[in-house]
Formats: sequence, C-alpha cells, structure tokens
Amino acid sequence: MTKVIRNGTVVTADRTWKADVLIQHGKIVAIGDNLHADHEFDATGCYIMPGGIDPHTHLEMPFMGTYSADDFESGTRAALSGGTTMVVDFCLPSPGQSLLEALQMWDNKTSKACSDYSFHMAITWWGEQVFNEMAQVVDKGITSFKHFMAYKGALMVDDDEMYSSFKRCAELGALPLVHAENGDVVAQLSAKLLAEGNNGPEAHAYSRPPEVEGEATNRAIMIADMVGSPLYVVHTSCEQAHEAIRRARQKGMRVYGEPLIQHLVLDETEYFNKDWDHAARRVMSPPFRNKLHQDSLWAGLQAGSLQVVATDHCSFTTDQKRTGVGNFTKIPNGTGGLEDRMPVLWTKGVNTGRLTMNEFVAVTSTNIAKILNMYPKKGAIVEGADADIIVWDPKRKKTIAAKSQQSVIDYNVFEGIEVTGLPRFVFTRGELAIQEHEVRAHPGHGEFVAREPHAAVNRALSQWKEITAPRKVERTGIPATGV
Ligand SMILES: NC(=O)NCCC(=O)O
Ligand SMILES: [Zn+2]
Ligand SMILES: [Zn+2]
Repeated sequence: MTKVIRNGTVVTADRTWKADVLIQHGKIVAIGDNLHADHEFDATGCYIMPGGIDPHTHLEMPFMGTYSADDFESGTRAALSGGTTMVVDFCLPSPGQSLLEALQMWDNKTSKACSDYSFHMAITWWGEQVFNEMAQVVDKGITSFKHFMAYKGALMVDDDEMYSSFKRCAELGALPLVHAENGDVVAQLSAKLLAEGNNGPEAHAYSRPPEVEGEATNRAIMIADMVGSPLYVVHTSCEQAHEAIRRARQKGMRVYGEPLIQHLVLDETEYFNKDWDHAARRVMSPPFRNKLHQDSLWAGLQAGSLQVVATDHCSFTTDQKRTGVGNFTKIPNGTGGLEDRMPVLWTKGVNTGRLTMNEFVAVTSTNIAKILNMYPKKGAIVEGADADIIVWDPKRKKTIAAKSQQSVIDYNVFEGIEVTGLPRFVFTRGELAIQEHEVRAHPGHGEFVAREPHAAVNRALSQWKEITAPRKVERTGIPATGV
C-alpha cells in the first residue's frame, strides 16, 4: 500500500520547496510533483517536515526512590501527538551492575513503544567490567554514553572515572554525554540551605546556581579534549555553560550543547510561587533560570553554538513530588514536555522570528540525527529515509492543558500557554499515528534504532589527535648521566 502527502511545502534543515512525498513500506520513496498513491493526505497550507527527535527522555526510570510516571507507551504516544517521532532514552545501570544486564532490563520496558527509540548508556561506576562491556554495548548499536557529574552518592561519577570512560569512548568511536553540574558543590550548598531552614522547592534552585553548571561544563570539555573525544552536554541551561561550549567550539573542539524547551520558555519565578505543589512540580536539574540566561540559549540556537532542543522528559505526579515536603532534596527531579516541545518551540521560536523554519527542523530533528550518526535514516526528507514525517499546520491552535494531554501525570508545566502550529498528520515509519485530534498511535509499533560508531566527527578528531599527539624527541649524543 502506498501513501502520498500532497499539496504541501517540504521544509528541511536546509531547503524549503513545494513537493509531494510518496511513502511505501515505511520509507520515503519519491519526492516530486503530482505524485499519486493508494491513500492521499492533503497538506494544503502545511509544511512537510522530518518528525521530531527527542534525544533526552527518561521513561519509566527508577530515580530518587520512585519511577518516572510516563512509560514507553504513554511517553511515545505523547511524543507523537506533538510531532516527535523518535526518542532516545537512558539506560541506567545501578552502581556495580553489568551494563548488559541493565540493557536487558531497559529492553523489557519498550514492548509498547508507539514510536521508534534508541538508548544512551549511562556510566554510573567504573571498573574493568565496564571497560569491557562498553565495547559490547557499542556492538549492539548504542554508541553514546552518559555521565552524571551530579547526584552525589547515586549516579555521580568523579573526574578519574570520567576521564577513563571518555578515553574508552574515544577508542570505541562513541560519544560521551554529560549532565554537567558540580555534584560536590550542590551537596554542600543543599546541606547549608537545609541547615538554615531553607527547605522549600525554591531552595532546589538556590542549591544549583549557574556557576555550578558552568564549572562542570568547562571541566567536562577539558577532559574530553585531553582524551581526544567529542562531547555532548545535555540540558544546557545558562550562559556560563553556554559560554564554555561556545569558547570550546571557537577553538575547534567538537562540543555540542542541548537546551531544553523548559529552560527556553519557563523561568525561575516559577519556584517563588506560593503554592508548594506549583513550585515542586517544576523542580528539575538544572533549575529554571532568569531571562538573561534564556536569551543566551536562544542566541546559541541562532548562532549555531547550541545545536539541539530536547525535553529531558522525566515526569512525576504531584503525589510523587510531595515526597519532598519539608526537604527539597527529596523532591523527585524532573519535568515533562514530550508533547509540547515542538508546538512550544514553533510558537516561541518561529512565530516570533527567533528561529527560521529550517532552523526549527535542524534543532528538533536533523542536527541530533547527525550527531548520533543516524542521518539520513532519521531527521531527513529524502528518498530512502524512514517515513517519520509531520505535516505541520502553522495555523492550528490550542491552549496547553493537563486535562487533554497524553502524559499520565496530573499537571503540565506549560499549562495555559497558547500554541499556534500543530501537526495535522504524524507518520511513524509510514504509519499514520496522529490526525489532528485523533490519536491512532499503535503500541508495539516502535522499533529500536541501532547506530554505528566512528561517526565522521570521531574519525576526523582521532586523526587530528594522532597527528598532534606528543612525540618523543629522538636525540643523538645524549650526555652520560651525571654522578
Ligand atoms: N533533569 C532532571 O531533573 N531529571 C532527570 C534526570 C536528569 O537528567 O538529570
Ligand atoms: Zn540530567
Ligand atoms: Zn535527563
């Protein structure tokens, strides 16, 4: 059975043109004029774009004594509803646990995924077993490894562990990722705030100032440079971290930065809300920042010093958040956003002139497909690509409301924001998943996307590091050792 999307304008990361798109067996098979098929979908007035890719989600994740509430079924259904056709989630081994065993546990969660997905593997401890298993993880198509520089006593790794792991990534042609916050300083600041009776959700933000993130970002960048590895910094939220990334890139280092849609549009005043639930629902790490930091992130997307907009979707119900009443360090960290990332970014970015449509496609889909070495299977409208396609109606409007969302939690941090720009149709590998309000997402449709190591950037960087490596100076006439 063939499908064709007709009468629309194709928008990719680098081009905009009128064309029809023909789909067969889950792939794009032709792009051109006057194409016909068994089923026709009308895109009059709409843009035909690559489906969004969210490279940062935590579905059904064990964290801070509980599990994040959205699983692969509700999470990917929410994603599709908002035009995101692929997620990349994190496999988190417990300290001491085999990476392969953890991967098996994460695989078991995915049977009801409605969209395609991939994994990053977290390095939460270090030893010979981890060193060896990293190669097997890469052989399974997982070529990115996450390091938490925060969450002391739980997921955090120290500089020695990070150096060893980044070095191993360089050898394997893999990409290290970092959650960049100085976990030791956060622990000290948190203890001080609690001792002073500062125990509400606003203290979460006080305990993680931008300097904590800027320092860790810079440290991770320097370590990656010393081992000759590229680096991807997740949830870049502030100017200090952005500055470190920008500076590194200007020096030719292969560093990527990922702002979240939450940090781009929500600010720290949320934590000063008198309603404890309101503030706690917005507790995440790093916390929301002020308007100056937001401007820096938008500028980074415009200038190309930041490349990707993600969500870090890690949703907890109000009841789960209430675990932290009386002690902000016990509030599960995380917010949702999978359904909202694309419409909110379009509304606040494209509709305001902060982003072009092509930049929108780049930062929501194409750039990450390239960084994670799955382009043009994903992130592209080209013949042979997976038919992960959104037909985007720039005039469709809605007001974001928890009562009508796909996520299973009981609130939405974007509640009340009116968005203009929503999907008319969403296709996941050629299957129609969304038709305006109608959700046809099919649990079990999603497939694991394996990725190859040694992406072009890894190859170029290791070549350069080899050429510029320190070399012993061969000398003749070495003087005898003195007595
Ligand atoms: N970001 C957050 O607060 N929760 C999810 C885990 C993480 O990414 O740090
Ligand atoms: Zn994080
Ligand atoms: Zn995260």
